[in-house]
Amino acid sequence: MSSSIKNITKYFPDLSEVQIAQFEKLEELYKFWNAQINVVSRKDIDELYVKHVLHSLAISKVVNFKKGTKILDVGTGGGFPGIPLAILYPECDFLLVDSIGKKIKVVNEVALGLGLTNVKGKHARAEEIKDQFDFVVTRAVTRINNFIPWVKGKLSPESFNDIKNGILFLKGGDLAEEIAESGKKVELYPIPNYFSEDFFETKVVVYTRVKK
Ligand SMILES: C[S@@+](CC[C@H](N)C(=O)[O-])C[C@H]1O[C@@H](n2cnc3c(N)ncnc32)[C@H](O)[C@@H]1O
Repeated sequence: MSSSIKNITKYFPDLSEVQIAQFEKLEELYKFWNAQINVVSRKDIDELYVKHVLHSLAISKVVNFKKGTKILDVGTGGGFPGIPLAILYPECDFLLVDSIGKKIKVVNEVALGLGLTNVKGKHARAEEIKDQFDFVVTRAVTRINNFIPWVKGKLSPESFNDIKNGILFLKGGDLAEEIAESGKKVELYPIPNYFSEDFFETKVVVYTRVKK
């Protein structure tokens, strides 16, 4: 499978020149930083646009964040899904947290290298964050059941987007047991409905609301 900026522009034809330049520069920045601090597996770095960027952007097919939306990315690692979403939504504010400080160094260097002013990387555990957000996004961090207590109380009760404020998980595999264990009402958005790449065969965006 080829992984290039074309995978992004194919599915997001309305990007501005600035956004296209930022998505193009991502590869150079991640190759540079990944050689020093491993945030993307060596195998995956050549497939950055499909496996990491396009995958992260699947969230935008579930909710098209309106101007001023505040988003928390928990366990962002080197910045996924937060950095690709921050490029797509320059008028939204993103806080990207990870419990490993050197990963946050990569996040902040990549954001600086791209000239993104709507992203802040913070070395913290999710549980320590005190602010409120409209949405929490997360990929490959922990089971739904473990995750929800970390962000309880961090979702603002007032919604102004097309869906109510909540958590968007990027997940793969068979989720039946994990969803049953969480006891939550969830909605599933299969990523192959949006992008035809083979890689997304089993991936979904899981959306759930968390009451106070
Ligand atoms: C497998 S990595 C995924 C990174 C990124 N989301 C991605 O998909 O490339 C999981 C990350 O979650 C972070 N993490 C785990 N528990 C956390 C917590 N309670 N608060 C913040 N970060 C956490 C880890 O440090 C690690 O960087």
